[in-house]
Amino acid sequence: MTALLQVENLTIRFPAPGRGLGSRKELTPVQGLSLSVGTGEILAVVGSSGSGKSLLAHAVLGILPRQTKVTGTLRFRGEELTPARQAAVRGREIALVPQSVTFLDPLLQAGRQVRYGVNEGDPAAVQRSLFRRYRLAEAVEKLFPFQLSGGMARRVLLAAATAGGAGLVIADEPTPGLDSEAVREALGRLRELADGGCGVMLITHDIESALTVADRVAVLYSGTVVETAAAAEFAGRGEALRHPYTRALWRALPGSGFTPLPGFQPAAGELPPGCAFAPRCGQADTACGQERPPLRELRGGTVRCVHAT
Ligand SMILES: Nc1ncnc2c1ncn2[C@@H]1O[C@H](COP(=O)(O)OP(=O)(O)OP(=O)(O)O)[C@@H](O)[C@H]1O
Ligand code: NI
Repeated sequence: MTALLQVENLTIRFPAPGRGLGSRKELTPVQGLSLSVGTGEILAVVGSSGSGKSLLAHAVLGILPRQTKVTGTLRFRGEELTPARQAAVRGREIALVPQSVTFLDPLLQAGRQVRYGVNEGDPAAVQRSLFRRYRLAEAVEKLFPFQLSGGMARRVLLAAATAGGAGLVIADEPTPGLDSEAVREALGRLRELADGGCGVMLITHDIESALTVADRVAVLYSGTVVETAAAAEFAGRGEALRHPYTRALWRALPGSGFTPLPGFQPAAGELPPGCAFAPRCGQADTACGQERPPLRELRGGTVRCVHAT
């Protein structure tokens, strides 16, 4: 079966700014990133700040800054996502729920932001039904973004993104600022979209909430996927998980041990030569410090670690 979205070997580089201005080098914050999203599935993309989650989303949508160098292959419904194709599907077949509420047009009332996205049916009727679904009072229609609470603004963003009937929804941190009831509701809405045949890429820091709705999880570390696993494999002490980092993430959660992982993810310009996780890994040996492990398939998932079995 062809995946709805296929990302193969995605690499994103930012050229060094200017010439002769200090010693800043080219940065490669995403390297060799591969994953896929199927029809009707929620793929959670997790990883700490700076691991490349938003860059991945922006690469799929084709909204990276102009000077960015992107290599690798992106396919949507089996067809390569060229810049022209991206422009054609963006906001229609592929929708973004942006990370920041500043993506709302400050000069446009909430109702109109949502109506703009409607491709089929009566825009006002679709907008009202989306407002009801997201428990936004009718009066919110007339409010401008600066008049919305953070939680309301996020619900307006979700409504606007899903108004067009997209086949793939990319939600970049859709839940911060929401209370737990609203988080459940927002994630439940993504689940409904997936159950209706939509593919969803749910980018988040909140693994615990993501696991309540996701089918699979892709774990990013320093700009690449180190593991993809079924959500159900996040259980017990993480015995079914493949990568030491995924296991450490899982064990750091309050419900599964609360064991913190010491150290930091290396920054994009300071990656060690071998496995990026090796400096923090209990299983690392000299080979891990020399060569970057390839991403390989293992037990129905993927892993980037030579020790995984
Ligand atoms: N335009 C840019 N120029 C140079 N570096 C950039 C640019 N945009 C992003 N980066 C760097 O790329 C890395 C990954 O950024 P990205 O926004 O994808 O992280 P993230 O995983 O989404 O983090 P967060 O969880 O904080 O949103 C970061 O180190 C960031 O500083
Ligand atoms: Ni981000």
